[in-house]
Amino acid sequence: MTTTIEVAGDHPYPVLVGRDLLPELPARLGKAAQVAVMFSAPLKAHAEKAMRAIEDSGRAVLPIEVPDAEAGKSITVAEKAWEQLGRAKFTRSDAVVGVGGGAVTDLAGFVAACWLRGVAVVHVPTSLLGMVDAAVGGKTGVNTAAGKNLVGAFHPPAAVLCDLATLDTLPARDLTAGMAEVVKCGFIADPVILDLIESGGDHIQELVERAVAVKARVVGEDLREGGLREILNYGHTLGHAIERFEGYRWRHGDAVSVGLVFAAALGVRTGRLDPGTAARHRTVLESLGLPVGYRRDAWPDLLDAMRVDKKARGARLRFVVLDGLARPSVIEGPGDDELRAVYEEAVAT
Ligand SMILES: NC(=O)c1ccc[n+]([C@@H]2O[C@H](COP(=O)([O-])OP(=O)(O)OC[C@H]3O[C@@H](n4cnc5c(N)ncnc54)[C@H](O)[C@@H]3O)[C@@H](O)[C@H]2O)c1
Ligand SMILES: O=C(O)C(=O)C[C@@H](O)[C@H](O)[C@H](O)COP(=O)(O)O
Ligand SMILES: [Zn+2]
Repeated sequence: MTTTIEVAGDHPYPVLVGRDLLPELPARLGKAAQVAVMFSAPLKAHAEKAMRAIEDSGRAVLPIEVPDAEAGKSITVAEKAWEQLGRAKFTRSDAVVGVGGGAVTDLAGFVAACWLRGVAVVHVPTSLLGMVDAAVGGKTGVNTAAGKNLVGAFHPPAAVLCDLATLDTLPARDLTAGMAEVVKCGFIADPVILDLIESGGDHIQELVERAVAVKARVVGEDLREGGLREILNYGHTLGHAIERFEGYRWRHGDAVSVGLVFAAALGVRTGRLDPGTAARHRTVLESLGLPVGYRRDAWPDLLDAMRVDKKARGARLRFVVLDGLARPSVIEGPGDDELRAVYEEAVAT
């Protein structure tokens, strides 16, 4: 059965969750006469199906193949895509479709956000992480030498099609990585997610729907991260620093998993979170096969990388922590010694 979750805001849009949703794609493309379909090599078969559906609706398709995963999330790759749009004389009524994991949809969204200062984009996320997080909410962007996602734009999609059938080809390790963002939603807003995971069994559709609902509720209220949206960044301050330290070769979800353990321990250290809920982070993440520790010697570099986190204000670092289960809040300016102590105690291996 297909479920539709509406994302509110100035430009509301639907997120469809179900199986075999490609027939829905043409109806989401408005008046586009040309549609650029962005994808990376592992998604070629899925992208070809999308392209056939678009062509069958009488539109011209411009295939844009990009490097896979984080290698595609660069300004150089975006620039090549813009050159292709230029050669095709892509106009404001045309549209972009991103078919792939979060890296491809972040890139496709960014290309669409900047071309002619904004053309429509429809996302067809094919990874769990893409479905529950990256494709929803309109954050688009690329990585630079300075850090993760530091260049980008808010550009909500016209629609998101979460076709659960695409998960059949997703490597198991990438499915696991996606679970880190699902767990994050459980801790910040919907503990039923945690109960479902702890109960075992296959709850994938309900988990996707619940995580999308959490994200939709937040971004519907605060697209541009004026406040509330920061809760979606739980675990990401350290997570992004690890990704940068690893040269973007670690999976985003794996880095977020370590970041969640760190953020939970910071909550305990600052007297906000009970140790039982912090311990539950580690147990749930470990039960899924996600990493919960990271190298001790990396700390000085990680602290340095965290200083360019988007939540920082001047020299003050800010972290999302929990005051309790599903009670997120933000703390400002914990000292370097305190942060180091939390890292040593909870994360360092
Ligand atoms: N914009 C946002 O709000 C937001 C939210 C969360 C994450 N992100 C970003 O998303 C990215 C991570 O996304 P991800 O975990 O999907 O990683 P990814 O896009 O790198 O995909 C992981 C791997 O899985 C492959 N893959 C994806 N779907 C597949 C399928 N159905 N069959 C076979 N292979 C498939 C990809 O080709 C890739 O090799 C990061 O760059 C992160 O910063 C953005
Ligand atoms: O949508 C958001 O807002 C999030 O923070 C979701 C995160 O899972 C996601 O990784 C996002 O890309 C991080 O945003 P950033 O602004 O810290 O780059
Ligand atoms: Zn994330």
